[in-house]
Amino acid sequence: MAVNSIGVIGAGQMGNGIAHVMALAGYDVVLNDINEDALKKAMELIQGNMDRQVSREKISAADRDQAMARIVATQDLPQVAQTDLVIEAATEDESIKQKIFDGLLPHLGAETILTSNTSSISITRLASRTDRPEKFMGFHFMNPVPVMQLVELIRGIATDKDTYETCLGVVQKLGKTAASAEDFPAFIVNRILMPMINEAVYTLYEGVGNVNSIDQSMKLGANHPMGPLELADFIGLDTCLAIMNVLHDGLADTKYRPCPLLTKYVEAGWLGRKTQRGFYDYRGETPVPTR
Ligand SMILES: CC(=O)CC(=O)SCCNC(=O)CCNC(=O)[C@H](O)C(C)(C)COP(=O)(O)OP(=O)(O)OC[C@H]1O[C@@H](n2cnc3c(N)ncnc32)[C@H](O)[C@@H]1OP(=O)(O)O
Ligand SMILES: NC(=O)C1=CN([C@@H]2O[C@H](COP(=O)(O)OP(=O)(O)OC[C@H]3O[C@@H](n4cnc5c(N)ncnc54)[C@H](OP(=O)(O)O)[C@@H]3O)[C@@H](O)[C@H]2O)C=CC1
Repeated sequence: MAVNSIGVIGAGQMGNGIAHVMALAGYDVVLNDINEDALKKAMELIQGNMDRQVSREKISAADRDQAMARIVATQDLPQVAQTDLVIEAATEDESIKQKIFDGLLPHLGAETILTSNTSSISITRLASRTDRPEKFMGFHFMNPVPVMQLVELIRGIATDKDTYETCLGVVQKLGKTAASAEDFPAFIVNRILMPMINEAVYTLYEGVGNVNSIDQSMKLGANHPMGPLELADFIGLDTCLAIMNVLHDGLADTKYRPCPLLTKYVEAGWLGRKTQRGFYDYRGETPVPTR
């Protein structure tokens, strides 16, 4: 199926990155959020990230201007439904995603492919509650989207070949690499990455190390570009906790139990960079560890 336009629901850190790369690749983009401020902030971030790409000579000023002109930001969900491929990238909460699909379905074009950028939630279950399980799949970008090469493609039990191949074609047009994952909790990347982050939080909780020593150990000792606690703040601690809960519930194995300290940070509203406080406090000039 030919894809010319992309709908993105949720204008948080993933939604703005997805809109950015799609518009640069030549797709018309409709970016939606319930929150007007989130939409405004997303457009400013996309502009700023593209400006940086221009100043580093990765793209031309004309590429940037044409791409920006391809993005429409709207709070109107039915407008998204008119696109060829919808990528839902709202908060990692199944009931929120469910409500979005319920609101979208009555307006959705007959041929539109519906996907979710979920980090962990069952694609088969999300698909089963729509009118098009065969045209539904997981389209999982990595953060930051403009930088990371991988996209995980996850087929639900009913996803058809044409849907998979259409999504694969979009990944290729973006110049990114697709990895196919089976539909089991948290797929491939987060099945491996999130228990490591959760173990880093346990290491902190048990006093084996502090925030600095844990992050430094993994950066200098294992050559990770970011320490696990810095990465957790970057991803969002609410998202990390939600993924651990999906692993714990879905695989029914106590080895995936979320660390109580991770839960405590989320309960405090210290969600990482997006709220300016998590394992580090970002309110000053440089990040300061909170433990
Ligand atoms: C939770 C899930 O469901 C799945 C996930 O996404 S898990 C998270 C996966 N992501 C990671 O693991 C990220 C790990 N961290 C990294 O790879 C690196 O620290 C990083 C790429 C984020 C930053 O790299 P760095 O070398 O420290 O910083 P920096 O030199 O400033 O940036 C490198 C490039 O990325 C760009 N960049 C960095 N952050 C960016 C952002 N948020 N948006 C757009 N571009 C960004 C910079 O502009 C720079 O571009 P150039 O090469 O053109 O100069
Ligand atoms: N963070 C990461 O590193 C990665 C995240 N993901 C996945 O991407 C998705 C989005 O994550 P992320 O961007 O980090 O989350 P954010 O919290 O940054 O953004 C989520 C956005 O969705 C908005 N939203 C909430 N409800 C609705 C709704 N009903 N309609 C439209 N928008 C809504 C939120 O608005 P408000 O703020 O008002 O609630 C917010 O702007 C999640 O499924 C996550 O698991 C995938 C890969 C990596």
